[in-house]
Amino acid sequence: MKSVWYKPSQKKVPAKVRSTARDPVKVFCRIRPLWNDESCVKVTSQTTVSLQPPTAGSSHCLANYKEILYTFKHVFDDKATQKEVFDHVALPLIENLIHGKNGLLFTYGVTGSGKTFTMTGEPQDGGIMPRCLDVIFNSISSYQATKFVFKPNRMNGFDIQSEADAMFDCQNELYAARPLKIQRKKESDVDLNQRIPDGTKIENVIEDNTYAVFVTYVEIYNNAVYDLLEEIPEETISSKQLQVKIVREDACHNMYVHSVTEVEVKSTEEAFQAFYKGQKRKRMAVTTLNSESSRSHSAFTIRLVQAPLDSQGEHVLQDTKAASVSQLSLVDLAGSERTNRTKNSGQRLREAGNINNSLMTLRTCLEILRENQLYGANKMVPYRDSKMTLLFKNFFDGEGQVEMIVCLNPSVEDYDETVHVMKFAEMTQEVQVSQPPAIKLDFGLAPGRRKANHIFKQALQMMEENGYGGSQIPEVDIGLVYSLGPPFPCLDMTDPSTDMLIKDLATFLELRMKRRSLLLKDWQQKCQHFHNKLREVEKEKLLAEHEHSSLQNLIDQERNKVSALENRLVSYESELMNLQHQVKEKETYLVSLKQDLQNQEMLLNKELLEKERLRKVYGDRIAAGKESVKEEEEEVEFKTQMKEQEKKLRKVKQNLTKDTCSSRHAPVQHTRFLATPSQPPVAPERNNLVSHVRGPLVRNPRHRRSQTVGDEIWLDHRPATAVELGTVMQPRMKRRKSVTKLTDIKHVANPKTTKYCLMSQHQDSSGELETHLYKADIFHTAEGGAQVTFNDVDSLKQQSPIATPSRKRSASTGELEDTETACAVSMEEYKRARH
Ligand SMILES: Nc1ncnc2c1ncn2[C@@H]1O[C@H](COP(=O)(O)OP(=O)(O)OP(=O)(O)O)[C@@H](O)[C@H]1O
Repeated sequence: MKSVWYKPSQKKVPAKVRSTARDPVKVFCRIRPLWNDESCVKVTSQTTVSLQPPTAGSSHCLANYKEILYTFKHVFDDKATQKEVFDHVALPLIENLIHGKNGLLFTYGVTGSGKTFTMTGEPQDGGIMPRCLDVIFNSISSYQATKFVFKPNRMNGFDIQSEADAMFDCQNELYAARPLKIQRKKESDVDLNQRIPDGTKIENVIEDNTYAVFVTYVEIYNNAVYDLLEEIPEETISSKQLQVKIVREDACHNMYVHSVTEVEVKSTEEAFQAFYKGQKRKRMAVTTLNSESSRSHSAFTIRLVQAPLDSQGEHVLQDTKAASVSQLSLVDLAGSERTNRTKNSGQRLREAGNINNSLMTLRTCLEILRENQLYGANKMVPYRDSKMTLLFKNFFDGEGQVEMIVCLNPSVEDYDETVHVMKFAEMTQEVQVSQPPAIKLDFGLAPGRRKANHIFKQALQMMEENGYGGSQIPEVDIGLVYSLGPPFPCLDMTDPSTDMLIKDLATFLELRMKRRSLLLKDWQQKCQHFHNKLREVEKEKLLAEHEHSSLQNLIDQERNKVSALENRLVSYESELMNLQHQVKEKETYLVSLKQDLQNQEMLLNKELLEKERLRKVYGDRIAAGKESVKEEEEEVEFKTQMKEQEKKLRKVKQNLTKDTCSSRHAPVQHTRFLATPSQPPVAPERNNLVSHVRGPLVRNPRHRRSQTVGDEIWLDHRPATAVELGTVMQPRMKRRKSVTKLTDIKHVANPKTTKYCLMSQHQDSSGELETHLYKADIFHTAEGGAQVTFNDVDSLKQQSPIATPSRKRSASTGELEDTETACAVSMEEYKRARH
């Protein structure tokens, strides 16, 4: 690897020579527009501007101030566009840069006067910096070197690498950059889509050179230098995390920021990415006079490395002497500010102090330089007093073109400070800067190498496409490759006595003839070489044809094999399709079977549930049956008792019959107790019909449901919500009066009404409907009142046909007879009789 150093200082120009080529610092003036304020600046021509003191009526009136006229290289009024400013100021610097010369451009002015606007501009209307990048890439884009061929060595120089090494570095960068992709996007989150690029292109670029562009971005804040492109973790993106850098002198006495990050960029967009990354870290703040005030000086430096191509016109010439580095520094100085106007305090005040100090140092340096130049003084220039002047020291010492744009805010409020700025600008114009001699990179290589190589490659490609047998071999313009050397020297005869010119011409011609014969020999050799090659190619062609025919046979054989295999494949495919069809059918059948199985399972579950329910119901019934059996046993016992009593009564009757037959002859009414469960014995006090007198068998009409009891009128009391029973097991009431509510006494007191029946319904514990019919006799009193005496209760229980299969149709009557209900009713009666 070879190193190339920042060129200009490498060849120190003797003071004598330097003094002959000097240029004054070019100072331009730009006036920013004023929106609603009184102006104190008037542009009088393209190069002059007059500063007018505020008028007597103005609040800013300053006594003893007169109108002053200032002359600059060019004055841009408030309507001047960014493009105009760029074309006038920066375009020549770009041309210089591409031709290996350095440049320094800085903006100077009061705070809020438009320095940043001029230097950076806005995305849709770029300032000087983006336009510089556009023009550089427009001009050199097709001559750029592979990335990493030139590599910064972190000591202000560059190493030259071979193409292979460069490619290796590229690969490494790609691997390393993958996780950083998202971060990169964030860094360049300024919308560049709305940007209108500058289309200017520098025409006379040396095509046989190869170029690489590098950028650095540093800021000088509180007299300390920070690298705005330093690689720091994303989360610590704030500029506070940046490390202070040292300004050093390299081996060739050039000042540079030690270990600054130098980014190789291949397009304007890549350069912007770097710029906006730095811009986000740059220290800006809101002040009284500017909502985005720069609190530091910033320098965006573009370095262009160029080196000639080798004799083949393919790769970079690996000769460090042939390479050159030129740089353009674009410096946006922080604005001078008076603390009584800005009302700054704390950190802002400290910043303002540092800004003013460094600007003052710049001013002092330029004044001393001017003094030294004008009066031959030899005062030491205090570059070291400020980091800013130290960093750009080389430029003032004569290493390149220096330009300054003085930005003016024409507001009368700024008048006082503008006067000082104008004085400084005027003085700066008088400073002369030595110009380094133009660098010549002539290494006797034939011009047009790149083009020739390009045409040669095209020709090769065409030959490959047409095949070696093709007759169309493009003609290569040999004249481009073969050159007889530099053009003829100047043949002007200034002095007739001098014979140097003829001697020089003779030497030149001799050299030219030598070169001609050399080239001719070379050409003949190449012709011979070409013929030999051609013969070899012919031989190769014959061999290739032979090989081709044998390969063709092989191909035919293979084709036959392939067609046989294809036939087999087709038969296998059809077989496979059949099998697939079968599999599908089976699958459908399986699905239907599964469905059936599911249905069966569901039915089974249902049946199990039903079974469980029935088990419960029958369990209940068995319990009820047991209960009824018990009751029947009691009933039997009761009947036995009754029979015994009857026997006893019969005996009593016989005795009585004997007695009465003998004593009385009047007819006797026979009565007897009913001993059936449906006719429980009724106490005499409860039933007036009962008599101690023996008479004919009396039946209790209350329990006859199938026929009319008599002519009595029933008061049928049923609630309105009563469920229709739908059974014959109800008292038959031939004549009745129905009520839903018993609120009126006259219903009961009606002398014709002799019977009362009250219906009540409710659900039993198993959820079945249970109906109670409470029956009573009504006894009317002499006063027109009534006494209701309950003497009977019928309980009707209904059950679902599923739950009670015992429901059966009576054969004799054809009516449905609810055995459960009958059983329940009889048991109720029995119970009542017992109690
Ligand atoms: N020529 C112009 N045309 C339109 N607007 C301008 C122009 N010059 C400056 N401005 C506007 O004026 C304001 C201040 O400009 P700018 O920030 O560039 O000032 P500055 O000199 O860099 O200030 P500071 O030194 O405080 O950083 C910005 O809003 C900018 O857009």
